[in-house]
Amino acid sequence: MTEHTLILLRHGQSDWNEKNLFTGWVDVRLTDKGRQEAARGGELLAEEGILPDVVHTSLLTRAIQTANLALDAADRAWIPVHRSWRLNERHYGDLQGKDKAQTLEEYGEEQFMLWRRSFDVPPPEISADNAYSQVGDPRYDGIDGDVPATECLKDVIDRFLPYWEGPISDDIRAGRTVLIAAHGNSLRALVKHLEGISDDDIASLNIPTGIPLVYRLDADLQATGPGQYLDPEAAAAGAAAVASQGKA
Ligand SMILES: O=C(O)[C@@H](CO)OP(=O)(O)O
Repeated sequence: MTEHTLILLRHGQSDWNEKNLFTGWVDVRLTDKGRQEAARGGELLAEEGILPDVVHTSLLTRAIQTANLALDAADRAWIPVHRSWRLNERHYGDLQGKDKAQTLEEYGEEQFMLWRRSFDVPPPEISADNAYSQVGDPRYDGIDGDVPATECLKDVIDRFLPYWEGPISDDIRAGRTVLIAAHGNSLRALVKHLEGISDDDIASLNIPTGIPLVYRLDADLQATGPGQYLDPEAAAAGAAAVASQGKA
């Protein structure tokens, strides 16, 4: 009944993950640990014989670096690549660049978790003259509409799904194994869609860095079961670490 294989990969640890800062669309790079995680992700794919034929990434360097390192480790650096802003991390609005622990202390746990994990409560908007705004960044010249000033998960689903239903689904239907290299919250948006997770339950789903998450899809591109991490133990530890960010 399985017709297709889909691989999701969150980028490895970034500089701002390490520093515990809200990141969103700010274009930070991988740490040494993040580069190792990305390469290990590619080794896991090679070990399992799950080899992508095409890769789709966001426009953010940390996802691009992760895809390159993982594909190199799997000896697939040569496959075609497509990039879209629609796979970007959720825009974190005025929280971009702010310390997670300080934000938790300042606003309290309820507000902090609403901003981090609620389905439809966006953080306050970032102003265009904020150093961490993306207004004027040439990579977004071609995007449909304005560069966001903030996004909630629902907004991410709304901009991600057209790309899922378009270019990615086209590749899958053409018989290609697709690798999507993206971000914690943009992948939460896709997992919510693939697994039919409710608006409430998605709050407790966290995606670890650098561990491939594999879906088997039927002919209608419906998941035949929950996604499987290629290293489940490391994935559980990684997801727990993401969940507790700011609280350490
Ligand atoms: O800062 C961010 O952009 C994201 C992912 O790193 O953080 P969070 O897990 O808090 O949504």
